Amino acid sequence: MITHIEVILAEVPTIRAHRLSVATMHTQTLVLVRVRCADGVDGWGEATTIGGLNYGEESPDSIKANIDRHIAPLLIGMDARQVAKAMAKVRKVIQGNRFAKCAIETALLDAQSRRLGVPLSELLGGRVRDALPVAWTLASGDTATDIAEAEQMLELRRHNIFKLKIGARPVADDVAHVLAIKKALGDAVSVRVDVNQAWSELDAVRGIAALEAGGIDLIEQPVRAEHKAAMARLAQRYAVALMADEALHGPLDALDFVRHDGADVFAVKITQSGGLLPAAQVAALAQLAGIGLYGGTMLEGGVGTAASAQLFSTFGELAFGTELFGPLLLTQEVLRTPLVYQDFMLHVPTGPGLGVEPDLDKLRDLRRR
Ligand SMILES: O=C(O)C[C@H]1C=CC(=O)O1
Ligand SMILES: [Mn+2]
Repeated sequence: MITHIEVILAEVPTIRAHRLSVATMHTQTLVLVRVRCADGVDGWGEATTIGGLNYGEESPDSIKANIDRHIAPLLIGMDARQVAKAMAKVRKVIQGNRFAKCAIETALLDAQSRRLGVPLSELLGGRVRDALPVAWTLASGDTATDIAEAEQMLELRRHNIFKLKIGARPVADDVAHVLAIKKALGDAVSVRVDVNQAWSELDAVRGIAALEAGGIDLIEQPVRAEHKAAMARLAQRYAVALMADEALHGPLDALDFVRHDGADVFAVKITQSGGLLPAAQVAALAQLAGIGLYGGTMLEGGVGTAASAQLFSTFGELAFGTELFGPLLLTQEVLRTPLVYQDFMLHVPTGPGLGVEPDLDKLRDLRRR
């Protein structure tokens, strides 16, 4: 039986300013959910977002308030082993709130897979890979700093895929910044960009042509999420891969993209999709339609990153790798044993459930009061 649901907000400074077109991050607010059950098993989930309300329509504060006040009371007293039944109740009664739903579903699945003694991936169809390629985001705002950071990552053998955050400056300035980095890093390294919706369709026509000619591998969400027709026109016009991110809020959006040939690649995010199982449906639609897959992040800490890794390990096709570097952007580790990043890959935890243990003492110190 589900007895308690607790939401913890933990403020963790980032290792450097992380500049997106919609926000500059100096700290990340981790949103962690702990579900406690009468049989003594605990489950953990994460609903971390980016930039308060700058990026999405749920904030850390709204997620906590809505779980405490509206979602937890629906679940307390229910059978913790019947995860699908519990989530069906939440999905029927609660509108929206995809991040909150994701954290609750993750925690219930974590607890249930611990009970069964298997990694969470095995409840999601089973893993087909034990390690995932991991991109790093260069977002210091300065070209020389970004090049030095990338060279350090290559040297450490931690990342050889780099995503650059652009869109805040004029298109020509951003293009010059990206192509300078591409030129410095060379052909063995994959360089991609994320515009975070900042461009008009006309900006995008100019920007994408220049980036494609300069050897950039992937262009993420160049135009506003609502402008799906523009995104489809751009995807059909250019050979370089165009990826949907903010426009993808779960299986129904994925279906719409499939129907309209609206993107070449999907950034699958468990929170944006509304949970692990809806995210699996997004991936299934992509694979059926021949759309490429990329494992996305909302810069979660170790819990959400492990949950995402458990799901992405089940994807047969993962042509563009992942960006599950969230814990590496933070100055504090919230797991008792950190995730393993080695030889350009994140190793998918092998223990039961998520395969990670939150450090309760650390969380007590970092917790927002
Ligand atoms: O993709 C986004 O829009 C959000 C996020 C993921 C990596 C990163 O640096 O920012
Ligand atoms: Mn993005």
